[in-house]
Amino acid sequence: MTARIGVVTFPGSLDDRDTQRAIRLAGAEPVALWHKDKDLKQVDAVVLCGGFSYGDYLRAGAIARFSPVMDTIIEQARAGLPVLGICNGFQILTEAHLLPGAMLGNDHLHFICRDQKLRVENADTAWTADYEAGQEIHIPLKNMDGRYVADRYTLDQLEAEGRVAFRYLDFNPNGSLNDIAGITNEAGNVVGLMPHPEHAVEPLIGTGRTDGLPFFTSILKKLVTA
Ligand SMILES: NC(=O)CC[C@H](N)C(=O)O
Repeated sequence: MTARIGVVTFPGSLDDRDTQRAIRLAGAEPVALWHKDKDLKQVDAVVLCGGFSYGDYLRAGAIARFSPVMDTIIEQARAGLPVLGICNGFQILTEAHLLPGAMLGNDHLHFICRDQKLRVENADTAWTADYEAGQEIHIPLKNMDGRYVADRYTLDQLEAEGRVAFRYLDFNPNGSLNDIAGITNEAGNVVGLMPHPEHAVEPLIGTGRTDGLPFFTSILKKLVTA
């Protein structure tokens, strides 16, 4: 049976279509979920995609975190449902306390849009198993509120437990502590990152790199072998 991966659309989401396309390219079936849905339509995994949910009012992700769909996602993620948060999705995951820390405005106070070099630090999560630990990849980055912060205790814990999943290489684009670009929860089913893997899945688009595709093939393999 084809694995079903939900993609949530909030008012202000931008990258739901691209994310659905990446899921389809990897060989899974994308399932559209609406922010008012309480029911997740029996999906096997969920992606919270990029954008400006609820206009980024108050703080990016702070309102989306209280939407009906998130009530169910929070409950199921705690029970093991694989969830990937990309950019605004990462912001929502920290606001929902599914991942620790917070996303603040970029230190230079500007929107940034660039191809970003990253190092894969943890290739043991549900979403990163098709990478090699230490692999260097390029993925587009585009955001205003990308500065990852956490208290010293949390940072030390993330580092000690190998839960920094991705780190910015060569250039820290936003002032994120420890050059953190993405993290995972303890169980490895919830992953969030600022750069956009769904924009790097086709050789004919952008820089021609497909460095983002392993996110979607990783989860597919995990689901079909589960
Ligand atoms: N591409 C994104 O998801 C970025 C939007 C995001 N809300 C921001 O920080 O600007």
